[in-house]
Amino acid sequence: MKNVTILGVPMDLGAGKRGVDMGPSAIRLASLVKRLQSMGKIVEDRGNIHVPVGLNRDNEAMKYREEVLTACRSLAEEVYKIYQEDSFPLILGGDHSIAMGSIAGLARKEPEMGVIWIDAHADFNSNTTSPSGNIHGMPLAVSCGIGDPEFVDIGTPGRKIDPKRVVVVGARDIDMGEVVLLRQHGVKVYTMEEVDLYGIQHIMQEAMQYLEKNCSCLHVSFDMDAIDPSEAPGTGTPVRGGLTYREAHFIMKYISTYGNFVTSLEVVEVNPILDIQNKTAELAVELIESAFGKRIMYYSDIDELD
Ligand SMILES: NC(=[NH2+])NCCC[C@H](N)C(=O)O
Ligand SMILES: [Mn+2]
Ligand SMILES: [Mn+2]
Repeated sequence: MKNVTILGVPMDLGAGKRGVDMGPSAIRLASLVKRLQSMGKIVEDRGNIHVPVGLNRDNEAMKYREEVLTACRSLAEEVYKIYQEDSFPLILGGDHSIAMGSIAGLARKEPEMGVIWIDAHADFNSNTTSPSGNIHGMPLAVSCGIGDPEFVDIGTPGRKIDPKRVVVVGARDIDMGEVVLLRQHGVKVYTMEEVDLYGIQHIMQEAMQYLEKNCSCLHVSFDMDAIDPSEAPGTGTPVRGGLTYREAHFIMKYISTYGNFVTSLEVVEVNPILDIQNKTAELAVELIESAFGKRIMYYSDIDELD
């Protein structure tokens, strides 16, 4: 698809550390629009979703519950609109709780869609298993229908994705309660141990084959903390032993070979306060380029557009 619509979600209320609300600005500053245009894409930047100021942290099991709920509801609405216009939604976070909104918007049109969740974490806590009460540890579970019913019902009533249509890649920090839930619901998880054992190419082949067989289309949810903190220092919950720079690019390039099967992308957890000279935001833009099929031996000025 040639048309891309960008939507920023300046929210940090789902995270334990402040500052990831500035992620969309940092990613834009790294010339996102210009770089996608020079790949031959028709890009519209629709600005940011309104996110309420966090005033209510009383709910210890789900911090800033009302604010996050409100923001995700408006995100679901906006993403659905972009999808209706037949454009490719590119969503910029923000903490990962925004995925509940994106997925709710997408699933309204594509109930049989799949999700590839590239992350150091599984974000599969419910409000009762979460050790932190930070909602960014819950969005994948919520999207699979697990947790606070008001969150499960964002956009449309009920669960948005079948957990059997979900693949997690890059995980290395999963809470005990999450392990129980992930197993119960049959989510496919490729941890970093599997990346060590089989290599990223094998894992991506297997993952994408599985998703293509079982899903109508694919949403890519990329948490920047999937990458090793030495390459992506600007994230709030860094975990050592992550994807290398090349592995992260490989994942995105491999996904891009699936063409129109891939219908949306979000990149989350870029925290400029913790970053070093916008390095993580710049990497985010590079990875977005790879996801849209950027090739080393290709320039839109000299080559035909496909
Ligand atoms: N999107 C993220 N960075 N999530 C981190 C979650 C960390 C931990 N599992 C929790 O529930 O709090
Ligand atoms: Mn995450
Ligand atoms: Mn994470």
